[in-house]
Amino acid sequence: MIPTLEWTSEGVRFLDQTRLPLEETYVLATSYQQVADVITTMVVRGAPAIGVSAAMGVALGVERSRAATLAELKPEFETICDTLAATRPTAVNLFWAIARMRERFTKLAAQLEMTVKGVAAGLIEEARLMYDEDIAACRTLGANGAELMPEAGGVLTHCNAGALATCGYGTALGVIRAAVEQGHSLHVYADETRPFLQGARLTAWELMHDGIPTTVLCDNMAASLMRQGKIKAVVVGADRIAANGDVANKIGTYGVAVLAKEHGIPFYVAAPWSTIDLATAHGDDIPIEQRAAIEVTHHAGKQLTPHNVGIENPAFDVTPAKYVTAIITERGVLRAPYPESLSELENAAVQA
Ligand SMILES: CSC[C@@H](O)[C@@H](O)C(=O)COP(=O)(O)O
Repeated sequence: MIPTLEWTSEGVRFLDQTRLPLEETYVLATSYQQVADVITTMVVRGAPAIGVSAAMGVALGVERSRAATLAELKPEFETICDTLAATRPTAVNLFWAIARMRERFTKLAAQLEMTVKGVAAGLIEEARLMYDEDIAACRTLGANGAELMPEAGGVLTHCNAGALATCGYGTALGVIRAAVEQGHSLHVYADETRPFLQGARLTAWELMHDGIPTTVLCDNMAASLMRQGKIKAVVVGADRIAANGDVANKIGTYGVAVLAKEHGIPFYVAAPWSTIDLATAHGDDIPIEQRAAIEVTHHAGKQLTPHNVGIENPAFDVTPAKYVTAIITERGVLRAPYPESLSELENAAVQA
């Protein structure tokens, strides 16, 4: 399995995604501030992986705390959560994970004779559980989505929604993996995904690791390939899905969705339930991260653009629900109208 992130007795270990595909190196974070830094600098990235990393960061912060009493620990716990919540704004999994750690903290702290050590042990257990649940969710949603994949032919994906973006197996790439395991003969077309190149560097690396046939294309080539009939389906991940079914994902996803509709190609979004944000009514309300201009102006340390030219670098865009053929989750496959479909599965889970 691809070791995206891991809780160890020394700290949280991350496969450094900024150095892939040419170097497989690891970063060991031994403080919550280091975990926050690893998320901000995209050593680890991808919505589900960010969420579990933050949960592990919270657990690490409490484990390493010097607080002698719960009263001393409480304000420190707030600082830890706030620091990790300030890393990246778009992926809702980050806030979902921190909220879950807060809930566990409150329950632990309310127990009679609870100690700081006891709280730390409980939070470590919670973060590790979230890690296991993430892999299980990816496997289940992968199986749910496999039957939507063509028996054979090209499938386009954008960014990296694979094992590297989760604790393992992946969401969009989980669907592709499951379909291949079931005997579908797929060829993956990976958009390079400017400016951070998650497709060219990460999706290509992890699919080749698994022996799945893969071709990288520049982002501006997708339309032409669709017109030639090479793409039978599109499957992407998501950073946040609003209650109306609008999907925030890596910048460029919206363009791919519009192209898919024009060419009559199904456009699927694969995401765990932790990516669904029922508290956000509409995609326009999703905060979009603006990243540093240097990601666009430079490549591998070399300047590409003239000095002082204006630069746009939104890291995500919103694809309106009308372009989404289906949303594949571990709870089932959702179809329009999404508000009804989402609340049906939400209510079913509450009753279960
Ligand atoms: C399963 S990951 C889904 C998304 O998080 C992914 O497609 C994406 O947009 C990642 O963005 P990134 O900026 O690399 O964190």
